[in-house]
Amino acid sequence: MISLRRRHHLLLLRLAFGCGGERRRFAFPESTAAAMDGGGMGDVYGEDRATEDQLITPWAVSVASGYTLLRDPRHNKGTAFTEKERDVHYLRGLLPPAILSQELQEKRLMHTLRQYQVPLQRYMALMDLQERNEKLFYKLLIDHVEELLPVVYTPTVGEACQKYGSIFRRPQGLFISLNDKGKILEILKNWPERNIQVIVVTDGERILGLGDLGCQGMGIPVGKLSLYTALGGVRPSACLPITIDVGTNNEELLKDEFYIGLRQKRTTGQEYAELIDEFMNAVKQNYGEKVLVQFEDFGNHNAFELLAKYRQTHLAFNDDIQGTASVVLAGLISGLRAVGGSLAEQKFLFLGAGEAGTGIAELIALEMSKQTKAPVEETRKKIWLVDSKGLIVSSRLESLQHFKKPWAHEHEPVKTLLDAVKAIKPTVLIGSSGMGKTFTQEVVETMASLNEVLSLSLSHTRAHTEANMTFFDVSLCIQKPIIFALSNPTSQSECTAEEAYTWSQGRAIFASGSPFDPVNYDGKTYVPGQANNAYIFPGFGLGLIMSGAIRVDDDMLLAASEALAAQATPENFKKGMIFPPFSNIRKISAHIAANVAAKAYELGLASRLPRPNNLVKYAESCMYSPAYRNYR
Ligand SMILES: O=C([O-])CC(=O)C(=O)O
Ligand SMILES: [Mg+2]
Repeated sequence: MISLRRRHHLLLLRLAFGCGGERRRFAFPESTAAAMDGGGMGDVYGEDRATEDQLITPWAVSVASGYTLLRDPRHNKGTAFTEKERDVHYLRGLLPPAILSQELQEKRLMHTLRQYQVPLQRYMALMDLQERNEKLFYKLLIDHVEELLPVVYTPTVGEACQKYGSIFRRPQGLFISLNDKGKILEILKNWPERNIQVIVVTDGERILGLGDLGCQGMGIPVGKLSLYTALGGVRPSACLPITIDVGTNNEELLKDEFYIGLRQKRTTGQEYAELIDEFMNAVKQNYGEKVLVQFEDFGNHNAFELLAKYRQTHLAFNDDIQGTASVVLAGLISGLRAVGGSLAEQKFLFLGAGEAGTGIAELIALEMSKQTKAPVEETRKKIWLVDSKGLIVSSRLESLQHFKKPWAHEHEPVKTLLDAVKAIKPTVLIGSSGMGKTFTQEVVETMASLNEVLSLSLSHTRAHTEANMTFFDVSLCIQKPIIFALSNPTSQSECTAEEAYTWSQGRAIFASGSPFDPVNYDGKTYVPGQANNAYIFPGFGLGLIMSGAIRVDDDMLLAASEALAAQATPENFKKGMIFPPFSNIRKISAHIAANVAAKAYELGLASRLPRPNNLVKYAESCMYSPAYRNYR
């Protein structure tokens, strides 16, 4: 990590923690350190895991001093260095005299951020902070998650990717391009950190609902990984963002003089497959079996193929297929808890049959099958999908891409979404097509009028007979249309929260992929949920890491959905919220992580033994704290 030329600048700094106790110095060679079970998530020196009220002693770490220390984002505290630290570490004169607490620095930065009217300016200011003072960046993000999520994540990160070429300052993450064929392992070795636990990788072909942004998709892995740390507590040094540049078919970018990627059309077929294969092998060779590889924003075709292939050999997870599915299922479970009825009693219609659409559909079918014991081939029949050519029906089977085929049910052809809504009469409408404004007033009004009856249903599946009399389960529910507009960023949302509530006269249970402000309708305030995979992947990844999982199983996705749904309270429901607020996300993530880890142990896929007794507590104890350390 530190070049030989700079060695003479280095001092061994001891980081001491506020609780006193014995302090000794330990310096383990890297190999010994990696082999030790340091608890938590391999944070052997307690470097990132420590909190002020935890006695982490003794330990030591090599850090540059003086001017170089101020430019090391992992250790820099800026004006928060104490008098003593300034003396001991050659910082005198390099800082203005005032000494600020981390809280005061945080207050000042939030004040500055709020002065910027343009979201992209806030994004750039936050990225600068991340490059300057990592702990302060994460403190801001953790303490102001609801305010800052839309800046470092959807929608602003989408705009940042579109303009990445012009706002580019310092590279973040690793760029691997077609030109690097045969050298990917070497490139991984250029990254300064060895102990990587999560990689988020994109090839930039389908960035949110914005399409092919080529190499500029890097904003997405960077943003997702900052959420891994802030929301899931995975330490920043264990996170690695990667963009694989195989060209772009975005003509505008190819013509843009500031474009930062390869200036060529996307490669496909064997050349593409070989590059990805070299990458996946190099990852395993360099970081071992337990590194999590999260695929993000690949084009549909590649996304399904890569997941099917690499989930067999790697700890691989596709956030758009699996993470989105898990969060939506959680929203449905808690939404149905709020309005009554079971999953199997619903009829689903999707606009969009890509990664998110078919991924969600499959997970719902799986959960219905578990609940009712009906085979998944049967439960799939309750789910209908519309793509750009209309309703997916059996007469289209021949020409359908393989991931759409399970959804081709018997029905006459239907061309438009509105006609599909009228024909299928769904209780749940889910948009995942990446196309904005497609849930028109007529579509939402039709959903509302189809779902206004008081429904009474007798369940034969749960009937039982006693004393010659048959008892049926009776469920009574006031139907409310469930409408999820999942496409990101906000510009691609199928409808706005205001439209959903207004056009359904306040009856819709609504959630969206990108955030919307609360809506006032007819004297009542409705708080829309954000059905975004950000609820799931940080806790899901933490659960995999802390159990040392070696593969991802679909049952872990169900476990994550159940944990998230269980965190929504009746108070949330009263406001129309089917998800718990993001302000509780660390607690939510700990519960998700615990459920996922429990499933990994149950399935025999966990390698970190023995299993901790209290997995929620263990997850919490593994989480990164952004509090400053004291240097002695
Ligand atoms: O990034 C997000 O906000 C959700 C997501 O994965 C996508 O839209 O591709
Ligand atoms: Mg995505």
